[in-house]
Amino acid sequence: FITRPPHRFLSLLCPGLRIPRLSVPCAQPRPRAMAISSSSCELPLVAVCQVTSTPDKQQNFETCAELVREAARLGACLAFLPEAFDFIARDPAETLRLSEPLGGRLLEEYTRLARECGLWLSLGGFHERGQDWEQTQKIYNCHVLLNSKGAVVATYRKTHLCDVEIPEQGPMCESNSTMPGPSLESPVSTPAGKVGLAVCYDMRFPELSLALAQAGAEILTYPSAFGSVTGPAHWEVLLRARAIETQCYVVAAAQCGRHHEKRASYGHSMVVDPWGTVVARCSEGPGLCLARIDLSYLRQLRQHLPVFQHRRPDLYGNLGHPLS
Ligand SMILES: O=C(O)CNC(=O)[C@H](CS)NC(=O)CCC(=O)C(=O)O
Repeated sequence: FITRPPHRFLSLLCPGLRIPRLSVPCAQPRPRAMAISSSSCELPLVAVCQVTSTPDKQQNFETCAELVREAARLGACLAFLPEAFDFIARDPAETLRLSEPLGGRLLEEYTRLARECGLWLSLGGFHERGQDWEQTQKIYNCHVLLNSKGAVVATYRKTHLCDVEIPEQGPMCESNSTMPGPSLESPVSTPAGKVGLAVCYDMRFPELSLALAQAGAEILTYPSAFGSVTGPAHWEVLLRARAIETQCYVVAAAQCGRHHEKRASYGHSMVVDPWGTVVARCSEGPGLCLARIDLSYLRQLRQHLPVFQHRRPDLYGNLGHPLS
C-alpha cells in the first residue's frame, strides 16, 4: 500500500475526499490557527490511519510512520492513529511486557515524527505504564495527543474497559491488564478544531460524548480495535449516532485485519460529519483516508437544529451536565 502513487492511493481509499460544503468564501479571513495548508482558503485537513498492529513494536512504528508521512505530504494538519497503534499482543502477560511509560523510547520516536512532519498526532491508545505501575502491575489505555512540535498536550486514559463476552468473538477482559482512567479530559484546541478524547469501547457511552460536547468539543475521536462480530452490527451506527446527537465531527481510526493467530479487527476507519454523513472511509487493509473539517458548517448546523438548547438536564439526574 505504501508504494502506490498518491493520486491512486487517494481515489481508492478516500471517496470522502470530495470536499464537503466549502461554504466559507476564500476571501473571508480565517483564524490564524486554521491557516495550515498552503492556500488559506482550504479548510483544515485531517488524516485517519488504519493499520494492523502485531506484537512487533518496531514494525508497527514503521508502518504508522509511513502513513503519517503520507498524511503530511497530502497536507493534513492532524493525523489519527488507532487504539493499540503501538502493538497488539497475544495475551495479557505479553501486553504488560511490551508496555512503556509515556517517557519511554516509543513516545520519543513519535515526538520526533510529529516534529519532522510538522503535524499534530492523535495516538489513539498507548499501552502506558503509569505512575502506579510498581504497585498495580497494570497499565492504562492512554490516548496521547502530540502537537506539531512533538509535545504531549493531552492524555486521556480509557475510562470504560471492555470486559465482554460476545459469542463467536471470544471473551475480552481488558481489566486483566488495564486500569480504568480516573477522569475525562477537557477538549483540546488543535488546528482542526477542539478535539474531545475517547477510546474505542467508550463510544458505547453517549454520556461521555455529551459531556465532551458540552465542554466545547467539535471533533470527537474514537480510536478503536473493534471486534469482527460487533463491528458489522454496531460500528457505523454508533459513530453516526454520536456525531448526530453531539453535532460534532467524529473521527474513528481503526485496527483492521489479523494481528496474530487469535485476534482480528473490523477496520472501517471513518470520519462522520455533524449531520451524520460519512465523509471519508478507509477501504480494506492498512491505509489512510482524509477529510476536511468545516467548523462554520458545524456552527450553522447547531444554530438550525439547536438540540443543546432543548436539553432537559432537570430530568436526567446527573446526565448531560457539563464537564467543568
Ligand atoms: O487489547 C489491546 O491491546 C487494546 N485494546 C483493545 O483492543 C480493546 C480492549 S480488548 N478493544 C475494545 O475495546 C473493543 C471494543 C469492541 O469491540 C466493542 O465495543 O464491540
